[in-house]
Amino acid sequence: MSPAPPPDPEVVVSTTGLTRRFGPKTAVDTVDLTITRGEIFGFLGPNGSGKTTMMRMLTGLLIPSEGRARVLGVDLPGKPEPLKQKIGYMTQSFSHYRDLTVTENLDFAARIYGLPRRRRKARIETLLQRYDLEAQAHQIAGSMSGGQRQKLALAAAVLHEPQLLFLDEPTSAVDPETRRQFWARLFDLVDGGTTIIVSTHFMDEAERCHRIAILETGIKRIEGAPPDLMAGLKANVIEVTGDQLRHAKEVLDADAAVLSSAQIGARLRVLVRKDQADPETHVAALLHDAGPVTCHRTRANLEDVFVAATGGGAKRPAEAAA
Ligand SMILES: Nc1ncnc2c1ncn2[C@@H]1O[C@H](COP(=O)(O)OP(=O)(O)OP(=O)(O)O)[C@@H](O)[C@H]1O
Repeated sequence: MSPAPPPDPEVVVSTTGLTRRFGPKTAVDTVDLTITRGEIFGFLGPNGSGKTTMMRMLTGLLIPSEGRARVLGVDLPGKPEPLKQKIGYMTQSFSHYRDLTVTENLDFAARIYGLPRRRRKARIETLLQRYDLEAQAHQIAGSMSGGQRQKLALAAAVLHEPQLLFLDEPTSAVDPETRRQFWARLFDLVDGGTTIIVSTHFMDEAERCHRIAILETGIKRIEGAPPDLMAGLKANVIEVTGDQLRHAKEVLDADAAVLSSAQIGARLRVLVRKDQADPETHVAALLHDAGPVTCHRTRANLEDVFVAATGGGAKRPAEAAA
């Protein structure tokens, strides 16, 4: 028998049939994944789709019900202790002490990671500077803005310079500008060699990831680089404007060639089967009695991929996804 091939050092995370049940509920369902060094990998999915459960299994905090994972060379289920020094985890909840100052919080986290005194001091100074927290160094964490607390949480998660960073819905509580700045910091970390796994339900956040997996009810519906997923959508996207969009939606949803329709502001975004010749004319013909309408074809976005891959408004989930 030939020996097993050596593990690929570029593979940071691999999972096979990873599953977690809570009683009768399957939170993560037979997920296979490979994540390589230097990637920002996103789990995109609605509430309850299994993103947090997936992350908790990959950090070694939660034991899988079935299947296995290998994270930075550590086999799970198994002894996850060696992972502690190699990973950082920024959870959804505010994970530091509100009545300690910023510096005290960082010092506390650094002690938990066992950083020696000198390195502790140096890292805290570096991170206060890097994350623009110098002015807040002696401020009580509970009195800071959401954006500042988010920076503190990120600083605490990277104190020990982890190779792999988990971020669970990191920007849910901040404004778009703060989110943009946060992502610039993530790309700095990636440039420094960190691999990042992030969960989100924001499309714009998912689009910044190198690759994503869309989860629904714990099942991985689709996986790939956002531009490839958009280019590979097996549907044409038609935007419809008009006065009677609710009626138009009812008519369109009843048609076999229409995979889904969703009202976005004053427009309907309609996914039409790719094998339907001339989809604009087809949609316009369906809407002949829905008042004056305009129909034009537009490029697919990640939300279209999401809708096609999940039950998010689609009549036949996954049929149109790449
Ligand atoms: N400890 C638990 N006990 C029982 N059920 C759980 C537990 N943790 C998660 N679940 C269930 O598993 C499913 C997946 O939850 P999970 O938190 O992983 O989803 P999520 O995608 O992270 O959702 P959210 O965006 O709301 O955080 C949900 O139905 C949830 O209720």
